[in-house]
This record gives sequence, C-alpha cells and structure tokens, in this order.
Amino acid sequence: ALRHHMGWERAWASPEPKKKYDVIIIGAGGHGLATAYYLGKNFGITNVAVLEKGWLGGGNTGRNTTIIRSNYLQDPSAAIYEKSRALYETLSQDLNYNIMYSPRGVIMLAQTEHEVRGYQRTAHANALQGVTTEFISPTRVKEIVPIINLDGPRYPVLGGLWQARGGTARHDAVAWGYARACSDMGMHILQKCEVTGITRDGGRVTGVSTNRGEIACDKLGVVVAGHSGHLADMAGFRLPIESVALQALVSEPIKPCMDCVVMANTVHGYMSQSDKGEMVIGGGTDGYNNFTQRGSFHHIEETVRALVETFPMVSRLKMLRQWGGIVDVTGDRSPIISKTPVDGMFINCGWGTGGFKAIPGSGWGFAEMIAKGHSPLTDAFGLDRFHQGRFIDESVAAGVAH
Ligand SMILES: Cc1cc2nc3c(=O)[nH]c(=O)nc-3n(C[C@H](O)[C@H](O)[C@H](O)COP(=O)(O)OP(=O)(O)OC[C@H]3O[C@@H](n4cnc5c(N)ncnc54)[C@H](O)[C@@H]3O)c2cc1C
Ligand SMILES: CSCC(=O)[O-]
Repeated sequence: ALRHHMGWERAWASPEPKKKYDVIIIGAGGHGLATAYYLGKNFGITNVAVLEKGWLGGGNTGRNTTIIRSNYLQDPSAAIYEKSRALYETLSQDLNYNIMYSPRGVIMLAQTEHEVRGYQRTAHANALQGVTTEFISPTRVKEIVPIINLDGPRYPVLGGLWQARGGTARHDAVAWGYARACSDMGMHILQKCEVTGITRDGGRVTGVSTNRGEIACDKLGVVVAGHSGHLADMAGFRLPIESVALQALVSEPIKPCMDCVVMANTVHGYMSQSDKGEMVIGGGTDGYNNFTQRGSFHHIEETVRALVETFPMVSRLKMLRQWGGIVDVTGDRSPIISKTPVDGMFINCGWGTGGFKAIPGSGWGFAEMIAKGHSPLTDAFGLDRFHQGRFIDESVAAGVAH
C-alpha cells in the first residue's frame, strides 16, 4: 500500500508462469538476463521467460569480484571479451540504470620470466586484435600502484600487462538493470522457479518441468554456470566441465590506497578497492570439485599469504567477510556457447572464474545463436571443439589458478 501510495513501482514484475513461451532461458544470472534482453532488443523476440530457482542475480553474478578486461590471447576470445567490454562502457545509458562501470585499469603482474614472455605475447596479439593493452615496466607499475612492493624475495615484479580501459562494475546492478529492461519488454522473470526436468518429443525440446508446473517452449537456452552439468544430464547428454568453488573475501573499509585492479596470477591472488573502501581479494579455486557457496578459513590464509609479499599492507588488514560461488570450468578455460544434441536446446556455460566481464558480449552472441541458429561472436565456442581437439587455450589469460 505504501509502495502504491508513494507511487513506487517494483523494478520488475513477478507474474505467474504462462503455459507456453517462444523461448525459455534457464538461469537469471547476468548471462541469462543479458541473453533475454538482446533477444528482445536485437531480434524483437519478447515472448520469453527467464526461470530462476533462487533469486535473480543470486548466483555467481552476485558473488564475483567484478573485474572487467579483454586482454585474452586467442582471436575468438578477444572478439567476445572486447565486444563485452565495449558494451559495458555504455551499458548504464543503454539500460538507463547506473551499473557503475569504472574503467580504472587492470594490471596482470609479471612475476616470472614465463609471465613476462606470456604477457608480451598477449600484448602483441591484442595489438593485432584491436584490443588496447601494453606491457609496462616495473617502474610504471609502481607509478600506477604506489603501495606495491616490487622487490619481493620470491617473486619480484618484472613488469605487467596493463589495460587502461579495463576495470570494475557493480555486479548486482548489472543483473538488476538487465532484469528491469526485460520486464519492461513484457518478458516474464520467474524467480523461485526451479527446473527439475527437460521435456522432449523425439530429438526436439518441448519444454521444462518445474516446481511451479510444466512450461512449454519452442526454444530453450540453458545458462546456469556451475549447475550446467545437472541441466545437461536432464536432457540426456554430458558436458566437459568441472564445477568447483571459487572464493573471495573483503577487508574492513580503509582509506583510498589503490585505484586500479591488480592480478598476481603466479601467487594466485588479485585485489582491488571497492568504492566503500573495502579491499576486494580473490584467490584460486578449491582443489577439488564441489558445489559449495561459502568461504573456508584456509583460503583466507592461503590468499593473504600469496599477496603479502607483493602488498605488505595486506598483513595489517582486518577481514570482514568471505564467500564462494560454484564456477564451471572447461579444460581450455574458454566458454561453451553451443547448440546441443537436442534440437531447439542451446547452452551457454564454461565461463569458469571469468564470466562476469563477458556478460554483455555473451548475451549478445547467445541471443543471436538462439534467434538465428548461429553467431559469428560465438560459433568458435561450440561443444564440437572438444570432439575436434580444437581447443581455445586461455589458461594464461584466465588468470585465476584452477
Ligand atoms: C568468487 C568469484 C569471483 C569471481 N570474480 C570474477 C571477476 O572478477 N571477473 C569476472 O569476469 N568473472 C568473475 N567470476 C566469474 C563470474 O562470476 C561468472 O562467470 C558469471 O557471473 C557467471 O554468470 P552466469 O549468469 O552464467 O551464472 P550465475 O550468475 O551463477 O547464474 C546462473 C543461475 O542459474 C540458476 N540455476 C541453476 N540451476 C537452476 C535450475 N535447475 N533451475 C532454475 N535456475 C537454476 C542459479 O540459481 C543462478 O542464479 C567470479 C566468480 C566467483 C564465484
Ligand atoms: C576472478 S578472476 C577475474 C578475471 O577473470 O579477471
């Protein structure tokens, strides 16, 4: 009543499910919501439902450390990540929702000769791909990050791969902005609607079974990250991915001390400072497959120990909270955006530890694949690459130790 009296409206509707939609997207994370948005915006397909077992944005999209960059090595990767980074630049205007994109710059530290050569190679590849990065000296790293210790006894800083237009965004706002835009186009976002089965007629998808009843569709897009294996199993096929927890933690808020993002991949740690002043810190994935979404104490010790040589100030931080998300990791650290063995069913997964930065580009390309059967932005990431041995190896650029 107060909401109505004050003229406040909910940002998105919460309708009852219809019996049938043209397209169902399973998973109201960033990738699923962006896919629905670009189906409407780019192809006029709006008879769409996005089904979410929990609350929208409650998966990895609401649990990540928000790093955005496009400094990958392979041409297909550079294309989709740079498309995504470019869409992030104007996403607030596009959605009329402040997603707080902050192109504060991202450095991937080179702390071994291997990383020096690897990042110099990437900088040359990026120059050919139209992605603006450069390999910078230790002196330049220190100018950009004054709190850094260049002369660590184990891993001195030998340089870094710098992307000035990389940065961060507010992860919740990305999900909320896309959700509101989808709802404004008349799409149905059905939260607390868990898919428990995928129905087929011969080799073709016909709909889904959910805890809120049977819902039919002509086309189905599965975008459920760490749960992709479960959904594929419902449709009778398997995926070459492993699901594992990736953890992160934040410190108490402190005075501004770091205005870019730094990733120290050799020691398995990365850090940025949030607008509230918290140091946002992440490490490697758990060493075993699991479906947990909480933090574990040893990760605090491991990640802080990894960073303290390069950032001594970390040793004096008080940590505020920690958490985890279930990431879906492929063998070549590249996504799977693909048709499936079931006609009319498509899957978008395998983003692993690095899919937040890809949300707009992935949604753009996956929407085109669902609408037209293929997309130049995503065709290279088909499931068939694993049969063909055509890997898109991004184990260096993925950054996080897996
Ligand atoms: C700790 C951490 C830090 C990270 N840091 C970064 C970073 O700095 N930069 C970066 O680029 N990436 C980062 N990532 C990775 C990034 O968060 C993910 O790749 C990305 O958010 C995946 O988005 P998504 O929409 O595919 O998945 P999600 O946001 O996980 O959405 C999938 C949704 O599907 C729903 N679902 C699952 N099963 C069902 C079902 N049966 N029925 C209905 N709904 C279902 C889930 O509830 C979930 O909401 C990080 C991840 C973690 C966990
Ligand atoms: C969690 S790792 C962040 C990234 O991929 O840039």
